Amino acid sequence: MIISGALAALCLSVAWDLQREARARMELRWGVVLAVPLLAGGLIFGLRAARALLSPGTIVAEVAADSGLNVAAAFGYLIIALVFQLTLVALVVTRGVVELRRSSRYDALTGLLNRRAMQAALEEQAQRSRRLGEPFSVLMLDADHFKTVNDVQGHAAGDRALQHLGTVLAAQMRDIDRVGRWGGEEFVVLLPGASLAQAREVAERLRERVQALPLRWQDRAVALTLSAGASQWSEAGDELSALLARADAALYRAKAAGRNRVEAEPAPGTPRVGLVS
Ligand SMILES: Nc1nc2c(ncn2[C@@H]2O[C@H](COP(=O)(O)OP(=O)(O)OP(=O)(O)O)[C@@H](O)[C@H]2O)c(=O)[nH]1
Repeated sequence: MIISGALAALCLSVAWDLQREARARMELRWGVVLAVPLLAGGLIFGLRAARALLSPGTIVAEVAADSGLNVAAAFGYLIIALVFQLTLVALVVTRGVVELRRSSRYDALTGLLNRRAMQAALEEQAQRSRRLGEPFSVLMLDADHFKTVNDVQGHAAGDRALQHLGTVLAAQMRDIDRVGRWGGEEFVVLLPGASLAQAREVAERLRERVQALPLRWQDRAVALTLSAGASQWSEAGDELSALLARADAALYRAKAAGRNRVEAEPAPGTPRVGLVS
């Protein structure tokens, strides 16, 4: 009776935990179905324990009559139920790992690459460019007067505006381009193969799209604009930090010149001709 009771309690508590886990982590509303074998096992052992308590003589007689079969059937059933449940545990763990990988790479609010993933993409591109001489450019983009959006429309509208900006930017990218949220209301774009003039054109297109597509928020149109700075990787021993600093300096100039505009910062020793608007 004690063994059956303990097994019943074990089966039922594990079944309860697993179905709760399956529903919460895997969003399976029918998660309870996956726990059925253990639930059934718990009930069977529970009934055996109850019968042993109420009528010990019957159980003793049953076990004595057919003990080998009894024990084999119980163990067989237990093993099938355990295999089933271990499969479920593996599914739950796999799901957790996938979620973890995703959240370590993507920004939770916008769904764009996060800063760490963007930094890795930039480093990878820099290595390729050092090896193969492949040109590339970066853009630093920053929403204008974003504090006012938060202050006037509320923080929820600000969040929604960042998602909106992320969607607009991502929609303009080629397959090989990468766009990430650098932090706050700032975004970075990696443009493999692009010259500074081409990067400037892309930034101008992004700026126009953002201006043309205001955020719809509670039946109102909230105007959004962004400023952009562009810089190009220089073959003459450039560093990623220097490349980003140039894009940042160009962005700073765009802000200082009135916002909603694009500026480009050539590498040292490169002419500015045709780049400054
Ligand atoms: N809603 C929301 N606001 C954010 C988030 N991250 C940063 N911000 C806000 O973005 C605003 C940035 O303000 P500032 O740095 O003063 O820049 P700005 O108002 O855009 O002005 P300029 O950049 O000079 O045009 C701050 O109010 C931050 O709180 C976020 O995830 N959600």
